[in-house]
Amino acid sequence: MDSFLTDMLTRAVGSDFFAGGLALGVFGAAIGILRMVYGMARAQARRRWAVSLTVDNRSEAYRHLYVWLDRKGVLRRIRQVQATGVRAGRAEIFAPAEGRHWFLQGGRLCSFERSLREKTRVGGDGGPMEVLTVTMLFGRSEVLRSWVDDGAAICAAEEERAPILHVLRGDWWDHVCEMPRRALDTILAEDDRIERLRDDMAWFYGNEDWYRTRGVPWRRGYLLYGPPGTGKSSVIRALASDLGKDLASVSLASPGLSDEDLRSGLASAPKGAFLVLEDIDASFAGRGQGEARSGISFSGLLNAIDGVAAQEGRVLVMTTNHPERLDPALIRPGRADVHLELGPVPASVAADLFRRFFPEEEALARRFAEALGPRRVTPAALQGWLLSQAQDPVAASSAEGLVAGAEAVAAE
Ligand SMILES: Nc1ncnc2c1ncn2[C@@H]1O[C@H](COP(=O)(O)OP(=O)(O)OP(=O)(O)O)[C@@H](O)[C@H]1O
Repeated sequence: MDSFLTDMLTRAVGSDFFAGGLALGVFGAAIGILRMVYGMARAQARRRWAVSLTVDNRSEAYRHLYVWLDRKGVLRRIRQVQATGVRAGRAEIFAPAEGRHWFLQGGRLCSFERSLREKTRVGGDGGPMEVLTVTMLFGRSEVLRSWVDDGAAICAAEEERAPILHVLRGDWWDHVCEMPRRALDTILAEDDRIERLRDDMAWFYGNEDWYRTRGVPWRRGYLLYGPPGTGKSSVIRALASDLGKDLASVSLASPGLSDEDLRSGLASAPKGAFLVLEDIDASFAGRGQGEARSGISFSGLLNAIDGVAAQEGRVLVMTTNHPERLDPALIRPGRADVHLELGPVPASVAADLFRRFFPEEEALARRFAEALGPRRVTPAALQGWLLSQAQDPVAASSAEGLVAGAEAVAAE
């Protein structure tokens, strides 16, 4: 019997089939061990060299961390996103996709990981629990905690404050009033241009270091243009409300305003406020004419704007109904880095405002859109029409007065 077994074993070891199986087994075991060692080394490295902070959407810290990531522009740079909703029937709302996303902050490699726990339902709407973990390599945990604190400070500042309007009177700033807050999603536009503008500003405010390390002055200029009643002033107020900023407004047509007043006024504008120059074409429709129409000179205006560089973190917003009349020097990058057009809106967008006026009347909203057909309307004319018919949704849906008005324009 013994010799039989010995004989079998000797034959088996000698066979190619057995030897191949054995080699495969050894190889598999080696891979298994390597994977285990790698996992342990990774866990050890993470414990040793990485700090992390985990929050979930049952706590306020979650929102604060999200706001911080948003203001630092981290969310904007993410390429993997998932749609989480639809806003006013058109622009979708996106959130970072589940999983890990990498970013650099303060020269350190960081990541945040978003995961959904479908089985754990939280909040009034019973949505899934969301867990957010931020990790920093070679960092300190206090830094991560300070992100939450900074996010909390941003939320507190933005939620409580209504924008204060300051107006330049000669050479001093008059604190005129608190302006009612206006939500960004009350601004009608045919795409997500308003959200993009807001993201651009939020990124600017949150990235002083980015400018400093590149030796670029930390300031940004915006030109909003479009026909009257398309929301230029409204956008400014909504952005100020959203970002917790005040408004410092200058009327270039003010009688008696001198170049020197303007220069010192802009340089001493309330810190952190948007510097607003409205209807800039009314005073300056080109170098030559500008000198004649206003108390200030065109070169005085350019000097005053450039002098604003002294005030770091300055946002300048200019508006005009006639961009084509402006001297290119006034709106070149550095003075107006972002040009944004606001215009009459198509029927589909107009119907969104109809829905806000008459939330229960979906069929009438569709009828209203049909009545407008291919026409575009300025939001101001649209708002005026709906206000005039606020008690009568059926009459409002005919759009008769609106279509007859001079403000409705045919589609191109
Ligand atoms: N895009 C818009 N979305 C929502 N409401 C708007 C929009 N545009 C204008 N409105 C409404 O129309 C009115 C006038 O708007 P606003 O003053 O912002 O327009 P404007 O473009 O600055 O006009 P102007 O060039 O005449 O100063 C406001 O009551 C505002 O609520």
